[in-house]
Amino acid sequence: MLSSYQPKVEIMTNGHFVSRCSDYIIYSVEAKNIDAVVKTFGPSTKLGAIVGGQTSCKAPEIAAFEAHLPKDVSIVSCHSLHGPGVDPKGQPLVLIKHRASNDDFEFVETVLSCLESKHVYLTHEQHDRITADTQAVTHAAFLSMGAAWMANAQFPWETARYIGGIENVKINVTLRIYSNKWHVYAGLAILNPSAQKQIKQYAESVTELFKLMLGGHKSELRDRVHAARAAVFGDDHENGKKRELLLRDDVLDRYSLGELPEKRLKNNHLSLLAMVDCWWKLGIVPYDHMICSTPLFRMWLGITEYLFRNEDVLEEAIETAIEDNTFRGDDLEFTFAARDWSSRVSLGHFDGYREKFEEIQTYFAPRFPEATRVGNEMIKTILEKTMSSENAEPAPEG
Ligand SMILES: NC(=O)C1=CN([C@@H]2O[C@H](COP(=O)(O)OP(=O)(O)OC[C@H]3O[C@@H](n4cnc5c(N)ncnc54)[C@H](OP(=O)(O)O)[C@@H]3O)[C@@H](O)[C@H]2O)C=CC1
Ligand SMILES: O=C(O)C(=O)Cc1ccc(O)cc1
Repeated sequence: MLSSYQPKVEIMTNGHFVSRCSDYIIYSVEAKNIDAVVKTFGPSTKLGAIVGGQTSCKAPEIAAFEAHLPKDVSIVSCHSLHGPGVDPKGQPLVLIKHRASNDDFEFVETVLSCLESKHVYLTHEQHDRITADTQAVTHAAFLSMGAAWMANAQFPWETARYIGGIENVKINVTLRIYSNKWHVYAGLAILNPSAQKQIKQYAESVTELFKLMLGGHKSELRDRVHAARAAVFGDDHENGKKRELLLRDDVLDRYSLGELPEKRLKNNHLSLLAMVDCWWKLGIVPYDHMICSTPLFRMWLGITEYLFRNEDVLEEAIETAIEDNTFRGDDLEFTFAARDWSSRVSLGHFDGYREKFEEIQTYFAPRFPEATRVGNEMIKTILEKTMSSENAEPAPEG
């Protein structure tokens, strides 16, 4: 039966008309355009209104608000830490009380409470530091996987090498990112200065580990991987109990875009070894950021954890890295891709980022509808599982 409820939506001529009659305005535009958009419409803001933004990197957004909004306007910004197709219920929603009375802040919290997200209170500086660790470097790894698969003219779900378990997460998340808009990823990587540093370190970790593999330096590789493991996963206890793994193989196997092979092929998981190496080199403990984690970050952490917290699985990856040269071609392209993404981000040119992103997007596009469906199911199941264990044992915040 059709509901009799009709939302009152009035399309206005432009942002000036919206600004002058609204009590609360959220700018949800491309991060690279935020200054120009706020400069145009900000001066028309209604006296005493509240203004916020939903961009993924807060430094340029807050700078634009400070530069262009009238002084009597409050600034309360937000950031939903998930993409489209994810139920906002229980997901982190960052709230930034930048320039506002308690009453105005409470008003924003009340309006956004309909999302049923978990409110996380941060300054804009804290937000940008944490999201550089959680989002930007995670995206860099998946973007590089997609670039390498395309460079090798592969559709990974068509080769038995890349099917099942961890590989399903790699494929589904990579396709999910490439099916989104390029400016979302470009904005949060290029405009966040901490992000450039993380992405650069990731590319360096990939290169250095790949060189150890090529040189056959097994004990050096093992020592380095184990040192990184000790730094990142050394303390596997939380609230006095051994931390449960975020992901399980049987859950992961369900979400495949291809046929599961009888026997799983080994992989050296260069992308994951490099991630933990990168966290170690930067002194990052990813669990510290769970409070501000996106679903993709939790899945990325889940598969790195799956590899690193199982002695046999990790040893198999190290052995494969040295003894099995059938991955060399893929790893070479992955190394090039990680370095190329890093240099495009460091150069800070949006066009250079867009060109590469959209070329790879076009290559994978025919599979987006199916990948989105499978990816949404996978995320839903994994989130239900990780959130129910989070709720059972709430981690202390702060
Ligand atoms: N997608 C995601 O997963 C998430 C995105 N974000 C952030 O949210 C913001 C929006 O992202 P998203 O919705 O995905 O991107 P979209 O590209 O879908 O939305 C951006 C919108 O801004 C509009 N816009 C740009 N300039 C103007 C202007 N001068 N006047 C009026 N409208 C304008 C665009 O209109 P037009 O199409 O007509 O150009 C477009 O509709 C970004 O900053 C992103 O980083 C945050 C969390 C998650
Ligand atoms: O989960 C992710 O990392 C995504 O890719 C979706 C996303 C993109 C941009 C954001 O600001 C928040 C979430």
